[in-house]
Formats: sequence, structure tokens, C-alpha cells
Amino acid sequence: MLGLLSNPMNGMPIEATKAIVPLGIGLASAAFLAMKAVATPKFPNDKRIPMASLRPGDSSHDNEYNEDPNAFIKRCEEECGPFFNVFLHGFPYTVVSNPYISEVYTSGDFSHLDTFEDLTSMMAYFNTIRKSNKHNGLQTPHDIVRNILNPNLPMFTPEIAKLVEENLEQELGRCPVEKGRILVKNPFHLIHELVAKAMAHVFVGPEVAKSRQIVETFMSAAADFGEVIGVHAPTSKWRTLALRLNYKSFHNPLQKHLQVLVDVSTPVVLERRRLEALANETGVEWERPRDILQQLLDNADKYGFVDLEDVCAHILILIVISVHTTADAANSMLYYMAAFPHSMDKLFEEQQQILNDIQAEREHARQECLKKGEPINDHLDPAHDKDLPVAAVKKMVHLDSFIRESFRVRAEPLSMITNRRARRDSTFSNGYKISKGASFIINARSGHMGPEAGEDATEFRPWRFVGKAKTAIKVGPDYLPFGMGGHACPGRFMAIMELKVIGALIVTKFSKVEMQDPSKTKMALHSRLGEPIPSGLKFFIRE
Ligand code: HEM
Repeated sequence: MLGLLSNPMNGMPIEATKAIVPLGIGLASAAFLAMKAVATPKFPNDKRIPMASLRPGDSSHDNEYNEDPNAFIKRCEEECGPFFNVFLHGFPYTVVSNPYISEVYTSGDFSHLDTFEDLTSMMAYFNTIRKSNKHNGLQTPHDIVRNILNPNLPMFTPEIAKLVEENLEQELGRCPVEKGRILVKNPFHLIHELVAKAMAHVFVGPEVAKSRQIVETFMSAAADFGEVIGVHAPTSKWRTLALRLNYKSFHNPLQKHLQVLVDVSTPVVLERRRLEALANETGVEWERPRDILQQLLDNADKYGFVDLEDVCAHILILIVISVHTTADAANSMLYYMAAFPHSMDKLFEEQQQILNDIQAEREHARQECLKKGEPINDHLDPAHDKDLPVAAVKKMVHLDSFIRESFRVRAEPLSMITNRRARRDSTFSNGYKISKGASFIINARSGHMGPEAGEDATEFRPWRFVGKAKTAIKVGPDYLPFGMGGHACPGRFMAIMELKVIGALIVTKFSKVEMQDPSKTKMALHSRLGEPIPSGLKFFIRE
């Protein structure tokens, strides 16, 4: 830890690292190495697993899937049952449906991220910036979120709520208003900005987060990443090779973002160190910042970080994973509010009830203080009676159900992130034999639309989960937006909290959200991660 702070730049400067990238290594040998690393997925040997039929004229299932994913899967399920082979995204996969989904997620026989890595080179790309923990995949980011971020969420929640509210007002203030309606032409951009600023505050602290360059890095790192690894484009082994060569030798936007993080945080870290030393000298307790940057520096030995640059690289990986996904989900929530406008009244009513109850409890506590002749603490200041404390966010069960239901309905039926590869020969509980190296993709539709969802599984029913032990963070085969099992997204607690804060603010300020172009409703409700929705939103100011 001391070593880290005494020389925060003791890693090689990034520009210098780039300069010595051995272009002379020769593209041929680089191509050879890269090709060795890219394995081709294959079907299991068990011939009982049927191949989904191809439409006349199609050579893969891509076109039919892309035209209507749910209709395609439904047809395959009816034709083949819960297991079937498909050619998708340029590769052969076995689709696994319920009731066998849990076996893939919880068995040690299926590797996490391997196939995804072959298609995208994501980890290899991350490893171009981090110096430690290169061989444990996403385990260190997972541990950071679980051990450092999640326990501090109750503390971050009111800060996030305040930031989101301030920025929402600021951003909406720039949009045209007509007859009590605010037109937001690009809602994703607005939400992205709010989420990026809130996440920056949590990850790197207010001093670093106030830099515009930092906010831009928080906003663009994931998009640059997606462009380089090409998550949505139809892929092939050769395309993956070309991508690897490109970012290893020529164009690596993560390096640029890392440089920004290091440049802006270095003086802040040095100043914190000075204040800490001063406090120690004078015997005063230093108020240790609680952001993730500080906590990672304090725990550098535990996580094996090499220097500040390495700490920033791990933060950058978290930024790539968390900001765009959360902003995308929050944006989608707004379109669901627009498509199901009657939900807004119920959400508002619930919120008012909760805030009134909290206000009454606080008033009671104030009266008790007065009776006992005790001073009223700052935290009971009536000015904060309608703040959004963690307790209020937790009580919003209708909002929680609304969010879970929108994730359930929107989920991409066969998402690339659900890929798993068999590490060894194994057998499913139905007796199907799986050969080592076979690749699987999860049929989320079969879980999300199965009997567990209850009646009208294909419909959006916003209060479906009210009164049930199925909150928006509770993963399972019937709810897979965050995966499940040991690698389920550890950031879902923060993501859902942010969605609730944003949803609650929207409901407080607006009585209705409307799509500028209602003909895009179906597309908006089923948009995939990062897919632009070609319609603005109109927000009706609550009177
Ligand atoms: C709505 C927003 C989000 C969605 C939809 C989402 C979704 C996912 C999914 C599907 C996975 C893969 C799970 C698997 O392979 O089984 C994942 C992994 C992960 N997510 Fe999230 N995520 C979101 C937000 C966040 C946030 C805010 C953070 C951090 C603050 C985060 C941190 C991570 C980490 C570290 C992993 C890797 C887990 C591992 O491999 O062990 N995510 N996320």
C-alpha cells in the first residue's frame, strides 16, 4: 500500500508501453499465437440431441432468430424439446432449456466465459491493461464488488439519489418544454450521463468524479469496448483473430481511458496521502474517503495490486462492465413506463405512502426528542423528510416488481453472455451425454416464460411479483438477466438500487411518459443491450 502511494506511477507510463509494442514481432507469429488461443465450439457427440430444422434457403439460424427471437425459440421447443442444436452467431451451439438450465449454471462441468472469450477475446483485451490477477478471469472484479461495494451500498444510496436528482434536473433543463411536457430526444444519453456521474462518485470519489474527462471515460469506455470486441456482430473465428491483432497492435481504447483515470486520480491520491500524514502527525483522525478507489488502495496487498495504474485498470474493468449495462436497463425501464402508462399512478401512490410514513416516523422521533429535552439531530432535519433513504427504496415493492417484470419480458432469448463450454465429458440428469468442448447457450425464454411466471407469461404484468418472494435481485432459472450460480452478477444490488432511484424520481416529477413515435413500441420493449431505440420520450410534468 505504501509503495503504491509513494510512487503511484511506478508502472511503466502507458504511452511508453504502447511505443514498445513489438510490432516487429511479425503479424504472422502473432496470428499463429492468436489462432491457437481461439477454440472452435462444437456440438456434443450425443446424437439424440436434435438439430433445429433450417428454413428453406437459410444456411444458419441467424436470420430466423434475428427476425423474431421468441417465435424462433418457440418453434424449436415445439419441434425438438428442451435440448436442440443450432448454428448461431457463426458457431454451433446446443440450446439448453428449462428444467435443465440450473444444471449448466451450477455444475462445475461447464466453464464460465470460455466460449465468450473465444468469440470476443474479452479477457485478453482486459489483460492488456491490468498487471495483476490476469489469470483469474473476472474473479477479482467480482470480489471487489461483493466485498467492498455491496457492504457500502446503504451508505452510497442517499448520495446516489442526491446526485441523480441534481443531474436529472440539470439535464432536463436543457430539453425543450411545451405545454408542460419535456421532450427528450435521446433519453439514453441523458440516463447514461446520470448513471456515469453516480458511478464515478462511488468508484473514484467526488474529487476525481468532478472531472469532465472522467465522466466521459465512464460513458464511453463500454461503447469503445463493444466496438473493439464486437459483441453483437455476427462473428467468426477469423473475425475474432482480426480483432485481437487490431487491439493488441494498433487500436486499444482501454489504454486511453486508463491514462485518463491515472492522470486525474494521481494528484488526488497524493493529496489524500498528504492529508493522512498530516492527520497522523497532529494526532487527528483522518476522515478516510469511502470510495472504491480509496478502499482498493487500502486493500492493495489483499488483492495483489502492483501500483496505482493497476488499481485504475481494475476500476476501468468495473466501469466497462457496469455503467453501460445499468444505463441501458434504466433507459429500458423508461420505455416500459411509456408503454404501460397506467403503472405510473400506482407507482406514485406507493411512493407517496412510503414517504408519508417515513415523514410521520421522523416527526414522532422529533417529538420524542423534544419531550426528553434532547436536541434534534441533523439527521432528523425536516428538510430531509422526503429524501430517498435505503429504507424507502427497499419498501417500493411495486417498483421492484415493475423492474423485475421488465427484465423478464425484455430478456434476449439466446444471449451470448450465457455461453458455457463443457470442461469434461459429463451427463445431464435426463441422460444426455455431453462431450468435453461442446458449447451451450441458455434458452432464457423457457425460464422466463415458463409456468413459474404464472398466468399470461408472455404478457407484461407490472405487479406480477408483488407479494411474492421474487424481487428484482433474486436470480434463478426463471429470471436470468444477471445470470445465476457462482458467477451471477454481483453488481445487481447496485444496479437495481440505481434503477429504483431513477424510477422513483421520474414518478415523483412526471405523471406520464409517452413515446414520441409509438410505432416503435414493440421494438423498444424488446431492444437488445445497447441497441438504440429510434424514438424520443415526452415527460409530462406532474402538477
Ligand atoms: C442492469 C445492469 C447489469 C446487468 C444486466 C448485468 C448483467 C450481468 C451478467 C448477465 C453477468 C454474467 C453472469 C454469468 O455469466 O452468469 C454479469 C457479470 C458481472 N457483473 Fe453485472 N450486470 C449489471 C450491472 C453490474 C454492475 C453495476 C456491476 C458492478 C458494480 C456489475 C459487475 C459484474 C461483475 C464483476 C460480473 C462478473 C461476475 C463473475 O464472472 O464472477 N454488473 N453481469
